[in-house]
Amino acid sequence: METPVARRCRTIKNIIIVLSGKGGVGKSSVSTQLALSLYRSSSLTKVGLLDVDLTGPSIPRMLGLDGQPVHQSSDGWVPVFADGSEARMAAMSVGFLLKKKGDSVVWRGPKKNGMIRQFLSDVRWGELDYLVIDTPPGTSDEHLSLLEHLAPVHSKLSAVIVTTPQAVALTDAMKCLSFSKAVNLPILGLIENMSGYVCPCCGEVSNVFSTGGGKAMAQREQLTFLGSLPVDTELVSLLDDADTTGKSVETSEQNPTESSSSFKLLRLYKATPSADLFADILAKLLNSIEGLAKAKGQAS
Ligand SMILES: Nc1ncnc2c1ncn2[C@@H]1O[C@H](COP(=O)(O)OP(=O)(O)OP(=O)(O)O)[C@@H](O)[C@H]1O
Ligand code: SF4
Repeated sequence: METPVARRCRTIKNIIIVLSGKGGVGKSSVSTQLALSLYRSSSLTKVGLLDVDLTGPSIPRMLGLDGQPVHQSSDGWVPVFADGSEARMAAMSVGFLLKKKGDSVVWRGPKKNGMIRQFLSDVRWGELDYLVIDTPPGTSDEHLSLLEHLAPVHSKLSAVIVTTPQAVALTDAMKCLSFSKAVNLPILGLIENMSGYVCPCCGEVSNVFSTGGGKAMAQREQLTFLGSLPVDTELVSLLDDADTTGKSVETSEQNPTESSSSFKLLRLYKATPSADLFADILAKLLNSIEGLAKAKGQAS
């Protein structure tokens, strides 16, 4: 019999799980950028962004949606739409359900498991081309719950690994890789975040710390290297600023596919150095998705 999760996922084409071995390497910001870039890739693309980092939800803040309410309808929870009435970019996070910003979630495994099941079965995701799932660092209960609930739609799943170039992060990224192999989760590729530094004055990228560790790991492990993202001060102030949606962007380029009042974050994001770099990452990622679909087609 079809599970409630499988029923809800019928209308979702691809589910991309974003993993990182270590905390703080930029997994949530990469998940946000991935969702924004997919949204921007065409005026028809529908994207969902699900935050299952239950104890440290940062997606509402990064999307500038802190404090937005989630409504209950007869058909389940209505996600928060980052693009307002256009309704092509849905987001869901425990952060939307907390009474006060800064409230903490102190839950044991079974409660976390129940919440993840509800996110997958009770949220009215509707038709989605991509559901991007931001996970906590490491490979924890949340990852196992996710995979257990998504088992009936395993063929729609794939993952992206985010690391920083430092040796300690790479060692932890290797753990993600062995986890993915153990649970038969295809990896679309690896992203090296905080690789070099973008000068806020001239945009020049300098290698303040080590770089290239992610690329070397990808080559060694025969993974697709999706690209590197430098430390970008414009991006950090954009993603960390809860008032993003209130900022004035009246001078930015007008795109008829975007709602003028409700999706200011997207226009602000477009102007960061990371957005251009992410466009290359997205192209490679879409290529990996296509390659995976072909491989599955040949296998069946
Ligand atoms: N390329 C980047 N340039 C500048 N700042 C970045 C970059 N990537 C991430 N950050 C910043 O680093 C901080 C941590 O990023 P983020 O929350 O995405 O990491 P994380 O891996 O999801 O952390 P955790 O899962 O441990 O909560 C945030 O303040 C974020 O804005
Ligand atoms: S990268 Fe260029 S603008 Fe930036 S600090 Fe160096 S010299 Fe100055």
